[in-house]
Amino acid sequence: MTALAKHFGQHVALEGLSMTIEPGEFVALLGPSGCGKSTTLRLLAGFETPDHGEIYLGDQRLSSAQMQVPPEQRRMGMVFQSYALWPHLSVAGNVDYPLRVQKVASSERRRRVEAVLARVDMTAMAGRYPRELSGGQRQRVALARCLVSQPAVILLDEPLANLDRHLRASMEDYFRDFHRETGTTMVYVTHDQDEAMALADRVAVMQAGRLKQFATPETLYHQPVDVDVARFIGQGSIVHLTRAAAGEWLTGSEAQRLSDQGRARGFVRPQHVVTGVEGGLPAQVERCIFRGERHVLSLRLADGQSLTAYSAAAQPSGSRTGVAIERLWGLEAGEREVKGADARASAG
Ligand SMILES: Nc1ncnc2c1ncn2[C@@H]1O[C@H](COP(=O)(O)OP(=O)(O)OP(=O)(O)O)[C@@H](O)[C@H]1O
Repeated sequence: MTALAKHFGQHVALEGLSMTIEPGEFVALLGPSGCGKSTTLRLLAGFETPDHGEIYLGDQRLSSAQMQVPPEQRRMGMVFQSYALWPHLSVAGNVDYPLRVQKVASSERRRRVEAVLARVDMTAMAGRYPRELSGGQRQRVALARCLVSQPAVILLDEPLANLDRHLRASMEDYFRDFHRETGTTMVYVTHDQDEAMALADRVAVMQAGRLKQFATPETLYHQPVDVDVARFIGQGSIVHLTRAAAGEWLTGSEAQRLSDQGRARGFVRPQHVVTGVEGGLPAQVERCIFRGERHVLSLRLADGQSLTAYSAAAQPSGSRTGVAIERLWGLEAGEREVKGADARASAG
């Protein structure tokens, strides 16, 4: 895609979106509601026409402001959040439907339907109707119906959004294995960062119709381009630092930078906040939530700044603790990470 733009009246849904997806890649489009993810997918599928820009599949131009390859000729299959199955057709009938529309010979149809139902582990349920299936099973039928046309690219629009947490996790495994085994190019829309990070080779983080960063999950986590991406990918807090404290706990050029500027702000991940440090920055525990493998603490510093931390043990609300920050990520000097051996944030 190059320089894609789409407006709805005065509203800018997408602006200047350029992205190259490699064959066989699993790409997630991630961003808050309304950022333009579904519009991007609909442009790829051919359900929308761009105002500017072009879409190519390999060397073939699919779309521009002047020309459009119709959706059925794009070799792309789409899976929707709502499954969009025909209620009056059986599982096999739903999967067979696109082949009937394409007027494929019946023996060939039967062979292909059987093959894709086996592929999604639904052979035993071929005769059931959608109302007789669980959400996960319906989504597998929707995937089979998309696969039966042998698309070059599968587009998935929040396919797990209607499923409960447990089923989502098992369907995530299913999609990941499916991708590994088939090597199909997949473009997956979600607003769930955990899902995007768990599934995709690369994640495109979108905000307000623009692409903020397109990178591997590891790069997004460790080298976010700015604070918006940092906040969207994993938890964290921004703290303001002062010159008085900087000299004590930061070394080299970063300490110099803070000293020169007087104060700076940094982004801190919860796993880099240590509590119970003698002589550490005074903080009060505002909330302590048990999350199974750990407790998540909401801390309030003396000057009112808040900080999220993890703790193996419960710490009662209202209790006081000393805080040290092991690593922080500087946001105002080229957005570099600052590593302090035993860094302490100073309020004030
Ligand atoms: N047909 C349309 N007419 C007018 N505005 C539209 C239309 N389709 C989308 N929009 C607007 O364009 C923006 C982007 O919408 P889009 O559906 O792409 O967002 P999204 O990131 O997929 O959000 P969600 O996660 O809520 O589905 C939104 O502000 C939306 O209201």
